[in-house]
Amino acid sequence: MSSQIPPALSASKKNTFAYVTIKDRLPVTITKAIDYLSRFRNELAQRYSEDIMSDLKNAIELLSQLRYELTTDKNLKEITDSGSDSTLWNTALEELKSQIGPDNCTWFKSPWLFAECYVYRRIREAMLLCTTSLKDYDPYEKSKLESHEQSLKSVFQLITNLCPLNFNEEKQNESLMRERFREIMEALLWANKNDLSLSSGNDVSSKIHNLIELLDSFRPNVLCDHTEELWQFLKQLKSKKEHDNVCIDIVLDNCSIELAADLILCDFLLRNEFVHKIRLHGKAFSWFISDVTRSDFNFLIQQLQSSNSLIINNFLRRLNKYMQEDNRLEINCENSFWTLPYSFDQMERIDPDLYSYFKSTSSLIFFKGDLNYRKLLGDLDWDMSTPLIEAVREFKPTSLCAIRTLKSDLVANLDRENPNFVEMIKNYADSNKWMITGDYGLIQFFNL
Ligand SMILES: O=P(O)(O)OC[C@H]1O[C@](O)(CO)[C@@H](O)[C@@H]1O
Ligand SMILES: [Mn+2]
Repeated sequence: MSSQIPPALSASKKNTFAYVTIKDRLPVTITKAIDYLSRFRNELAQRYSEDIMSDLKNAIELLSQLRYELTTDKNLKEITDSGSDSTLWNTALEELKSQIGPDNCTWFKSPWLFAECYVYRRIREAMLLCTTSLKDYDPYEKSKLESHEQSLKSVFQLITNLCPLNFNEEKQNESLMRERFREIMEALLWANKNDLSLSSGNDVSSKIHNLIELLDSFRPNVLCDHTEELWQFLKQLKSKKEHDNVCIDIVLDNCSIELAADLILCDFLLRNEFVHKIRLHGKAFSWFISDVTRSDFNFLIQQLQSSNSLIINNFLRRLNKYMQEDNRLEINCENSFWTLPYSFDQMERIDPDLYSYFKSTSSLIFFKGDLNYRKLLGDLDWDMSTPLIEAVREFKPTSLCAIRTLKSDLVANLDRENPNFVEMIKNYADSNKWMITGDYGLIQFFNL
């Protein structure tokens, strides 16, 4: 392994996406929250009670103050609420101060990963400091609901296309099953284009409308594709004698269509007995606007219940059976590690139980989306040909698969000779725009 660890990305360098994010994108994200809280205050007062009005006023003030601190590059401040993770956050902040010096712990000088995660924790703080039931309110609820509703058609379409009514044919024909797996992986990848944080809460589901029809045209945009290696690995898991112990994990990213694609993968792997059990990991609170929380999970299930299509009803019945009767599928949204600013090489130090749980019980972890990818790579400025296994450094609890569309300018394991890569560079000349548009993607896997 090379001993050269690259520097962390940070907004201190102009002309970087980190800079654009802190300077332009995050203030808009905060403004959206302010806007939603003030626009829907009457509706909220009806839902909760009139008492929330002073809470709303405070929350809006705190968010305006947050925006001011960010735009004027103030120091990152301690978290002051009594949330169960506030001590963890404040310890992380103390550590950062001792690493880079207290004067450098500002919005623009801190590592980008830290500053961007911190903004979502401060938005959470503005709500947690409320004295009424508004405490648990997600200020992006409205934008999420809109996006859920707008992508409902695509969700139904996805399930209908990827879960046929009769599985016998697929069961008896390995090449058919493999084709289905490939298609599910592609859908999983491109569903990650749909993320509300990139658009600061404006819905972008139209971008991936008719996802299934887009798969062919997106194929040249896969810059690294380990689907075949992953397939071989899953076949090995399937043939294990002690199959009842084979458990895998999915660290989820976004709700709605991306979550629907995740559940399609779960159904495929469980019904075809590739693995015995799958554990899903969601977020404890509203995170990067569109990440899956327990209420998003429940909302999707409710939406599926509204369908009268036989395929969707059967899909839902299978999911319910895995979750409620067979104990083969579960979702955990309580672990605070996923909403801390740490990259995954720090997991063993910060949350040794979580690390050893993966190490001793998981055969494979899927990491979904751009932020998880950044956390895998430590948000460091790697040369793009660095092997993934090297870029994850100490984080090697078990085999890993990262699936992500590129929305930030860091990437590992790219082969500059890959024809898709060559073509992409030709299209973009030498601009690095391709790294942040979500138009390119990767499916990377390594087997430990
Ligand atoms: O939902 P994802 O795929 O993790 O992307 C989340 C966001 O994280 C980023 O990497 C950084 O903001 C973005 O580019 C994107 O908005
Ligand atoms: Mn996300």
